[in-house]
Amino acid sequence: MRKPIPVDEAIERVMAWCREGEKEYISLEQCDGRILAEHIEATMPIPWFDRSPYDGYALSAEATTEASSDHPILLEVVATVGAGTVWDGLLTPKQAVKIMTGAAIPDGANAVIMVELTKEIEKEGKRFVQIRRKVDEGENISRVGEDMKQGEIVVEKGTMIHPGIVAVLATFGYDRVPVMKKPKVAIISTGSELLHVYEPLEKGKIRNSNAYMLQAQIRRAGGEPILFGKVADTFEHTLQVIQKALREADVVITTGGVSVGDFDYMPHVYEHLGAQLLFNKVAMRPGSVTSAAVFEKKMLFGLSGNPSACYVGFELFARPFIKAMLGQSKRYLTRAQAVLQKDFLKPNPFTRFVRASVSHQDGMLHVEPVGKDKSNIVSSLAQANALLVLPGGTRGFQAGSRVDVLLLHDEGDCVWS
Ligand SMILES: Nc1nc2c(c(=O)[nH]1)N[C@H]1C(S)=C(S)[C@@H](COP(=O)(O)OP(=O)(O)OC[C@H]3O[C@@H](n4cnc5c(N)ncnc54)[C@H](O)[C@@H]3O)O[C@H]1N2
Ligand code: MOO
Repeated sequence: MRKPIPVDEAIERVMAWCREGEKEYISLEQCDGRILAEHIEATMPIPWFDRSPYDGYALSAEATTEASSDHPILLEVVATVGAGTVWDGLLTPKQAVKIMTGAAIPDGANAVIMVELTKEIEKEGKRFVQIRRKVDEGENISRVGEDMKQGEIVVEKGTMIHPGIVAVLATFGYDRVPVMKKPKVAIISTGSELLHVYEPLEKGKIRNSNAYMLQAQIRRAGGEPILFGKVADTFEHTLQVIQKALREADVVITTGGVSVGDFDYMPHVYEHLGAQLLFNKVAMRPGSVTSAAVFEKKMLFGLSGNPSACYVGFELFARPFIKAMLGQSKRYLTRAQAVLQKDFLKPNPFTRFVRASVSHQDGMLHVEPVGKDKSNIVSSLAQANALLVLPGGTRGFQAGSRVDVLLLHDEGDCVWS
């Protein structure tokens, strides 16, 4: 008899074996979506020279103390500088430099007045700018280090790179970016009933949907999926492919063959390998048969063949394991509270993860189960954007109850209004 263990304990047993992976350097242009392998520390202050945030005139603030609309002052415009060019002179209090946004503040200047507040005139072949108000020292200057101070940690290791981080990396001149290597995750589908997607259907056979579903789940978790195809239900073939996968991948995921049927060979494979079994039954539905074992420090996840059980098993156990190998601190699905919209009354000693749909309404999350809930169902996986968590030992919940949900596709979902 298999002894079911609680979900939390199963997660702990798996995570205890997790080791952070290696890093590699990739091009800045390819790094979006990858995980940073080092802290990004400001190697210099940004901006690294005082610059103008506006188009205007750089001047010495002291020269404007008496300026007013009744008594405008005139400063001689000795140069015009655009962003990228530097005026090498030393400005005197009677002078101004016309300056564009992004240009370096000339020596001797300590403020900038916006062009809209001034008027330029010509007198005796010389350019002058009319200033009609006092300008404060430091006004309109983007100071050295205003954006980032030297030595400051700007982005932490383990963060997923997004376009804003790409901008920071480019600012510090990272043409090669240190990222975590994607863990190689083997996918092996077991079952003599399985067909490739392109094969014609035959009676009694089904398409190998789990492999492609897992491929997508692994990619979303940050791993590199390797499809090892489908394996017929024979012990020798199953063992052979698993041994090959263990040589080539960091993590091995199998689907099917973990239950108690005559052709469920996974328990025998673990035994033959001498792998350390972490668990072979979890007190949850779907996915009660989910198994995990360790062979030569490599994790073998034995997920159920039933599509929904396979999906949930991956999200609960394999996803955080892959994310931890990547050094990510946020490893688990986001857990939130939502208001149940319909009664869901199902007494069960096991924790249930019900495929569900969450939506924002009046500033609150609402949740309702979607589609059919058996573990062999595929369609509700396509409709769900969350898993409603019904803790073991409860009899389900009535409409209006506050329940826990795990958000599935939250990375990309944004609620604008
Ligand atoms: N007598 C018992 N029978 C079963 C038990 C039990 O406790 N006692 N547990 C049931 C539960 S719960 C589940 S879940 C399944 C788990 O079975 P396996 O994980 O060993 O998976 P298989 O038997 O190989 O397949 C189950 C089901 O899924 C289909 N399948 C398999 N692979 C794929 C794939 N790659 N893509 C799509 N569909 C797949 C397969 O054809 C079966 O229909 O066992 C129950 N039985
Ligand atoms: O393990 Mo099964 O998925 O509980 O239904």
